Amino acid sequence: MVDSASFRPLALTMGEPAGIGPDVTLAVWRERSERRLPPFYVLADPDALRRRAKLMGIDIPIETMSAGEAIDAFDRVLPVVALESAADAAPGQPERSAARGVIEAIARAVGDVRAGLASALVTNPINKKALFDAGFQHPGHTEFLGMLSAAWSGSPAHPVMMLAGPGLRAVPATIHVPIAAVPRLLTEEMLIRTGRTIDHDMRRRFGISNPRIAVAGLNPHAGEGGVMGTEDDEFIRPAVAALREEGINAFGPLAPDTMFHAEARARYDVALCMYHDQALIPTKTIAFSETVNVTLGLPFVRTSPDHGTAFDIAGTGKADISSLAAALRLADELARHEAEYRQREHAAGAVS
Ligand SMILES: NC(=O)c1ccc[n+]([C@@H]2O[C@H](COP(=O)([O-])OP(=O)(O)OC[C@H]3O[C@@H](n4cnc5c(N)ncnc54)[C@H](O)[C@@H]3O)[C@@H](O)[C@H]2O)c1
Ligand SMILES: N[C@H](C(=O)O)[C@H](O)COP(=O)(O)O
Repeated sequence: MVDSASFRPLALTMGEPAGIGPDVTLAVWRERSERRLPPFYVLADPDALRRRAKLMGIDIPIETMSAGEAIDAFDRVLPVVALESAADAAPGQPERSAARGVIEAIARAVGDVRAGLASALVTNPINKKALFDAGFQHPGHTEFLGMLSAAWSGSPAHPVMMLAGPGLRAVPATIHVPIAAVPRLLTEEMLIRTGRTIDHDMRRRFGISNPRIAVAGLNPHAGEGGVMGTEDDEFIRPAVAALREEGINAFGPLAPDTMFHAEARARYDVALCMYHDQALIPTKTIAFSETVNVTLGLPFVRTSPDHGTAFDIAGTGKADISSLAAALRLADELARHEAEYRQREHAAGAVS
């Protein structure tokens, strides 16, 4: 079978230039062979990357080119597709002037995937506060990508964040919102929609034929029959029942404190959690250096390392590149599954 994903590179955004995005990008290219990385190009300010390499004392050949030239150049040089806006900053010191370039990189990378120039999108971390201060209206990539993909497909998107690491995949149903808003934002309908998206993407992109989805409760002991909170019985349990009626292998609500130990994790493929930290504390605790942030529910594949901008170590060479390496490998794998799925769909359509 012809795999169209093999002939295209991944589009990697540089992220916040004051953070460790530039550091891990340079270092991961240097280790491309040892880590068996798929070809990628970086959407970045090439001068900013050169300055960071010099500061870190590493000699990396950086060449500016078009996305179409990247795949042949990748073995020889780090291919950079230059941004129109400058996006530079000293390590640990975010500049408002860089925000335009940071946002341009994400939007252009999505455009490249849409145009068939890249097989998938991999993002380096952004600093939410720095972008907010410059007028950016989205709490993170996930929500911004949902907006961009709605413009792409013409229908509203429901992007779903998933942290995927060895030993645990977990989805926060609510994402970047204050904890006080969580009970109000959780509804039976949104949990059903989230469960459907998980089931769909696990089958189509992860190749898991009957994904087991463990649904967490919101309250201690999942409410313990209503004596510790009523949300678990009011809308989480009915959402699980509705998903099961559709043939989706969801179960719960489970007591959140006992669903992440090793034996419990062996009983499911994905944990559907109720809020950001319920999902991200266990994933990042179990495997901070290898966990990948994946966005489900988009018409394209997007991954990211699980760490943030790490201003405290930017420019020092101390940043661990394992999570970015894992994000590049996973994006390539998911894009191949997606391409194969589309080919099968196309072939079935041609036969029927
Ligand atoms: N994908 C993203 O865009 C993304 C993800 C997470 C956080 N963030 C943003 O990053 C900023 C900082 O967030 P934070 O401080 O909570 O988390 P962080 O991951 O940036 O840092 C937490 C701690 O882990 C260390 N660390 C992080 N990555 C490391 C690496 N690769 N190697 C070694 N040590 C590493 C840091 O030095 C720091 O001590 C925030 O603005 C947040 O919004 C962005
Ligand atoms: N919530 C994520 C985390 O803490 O790892 C992170 O902020 C990234 O979110 P986006 O992928 O939406 O930028």
